[in-house]
Amino acid sequence: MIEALNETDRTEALADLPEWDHDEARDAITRRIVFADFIEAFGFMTQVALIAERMNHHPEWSNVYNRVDVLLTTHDAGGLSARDIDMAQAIDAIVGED
Ligand SMILES: C[C@H](O)[C@H](O)[C@H]1CNC2=NC(N)=NC(=O)C2=N1
Repeated sequence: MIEALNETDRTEALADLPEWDHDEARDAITRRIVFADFIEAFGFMTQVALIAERMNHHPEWSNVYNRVDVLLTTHDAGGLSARDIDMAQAIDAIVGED
């Protein structure tokens, strides 16, 4: 069973993820990513989907045209876990590649 991060570890992890906001109500992190167009946005989602399947860890997200809103939390842990931090770093790496 995966555990939620304690406050010290969460604070440390969030400091390394400046593009992400902490949603305290859900103990989740969120990021809005705006792409040039729908194809870029959907291409990003396709890459993340493959990683999510590999990690068995799935984002909550929505897409409107060129915008993707991502929320990461670990349902099994009831809050943020190391898996969310790994996923956020993977997402940042994909976005940073363009
Ligand atoms: C049964 C399966 O392993 C679990 O439901 C996985 C799938 N993907 C998941 N994704 C997320 N974000 N949180 C989870 O707790 C989670 N659990």
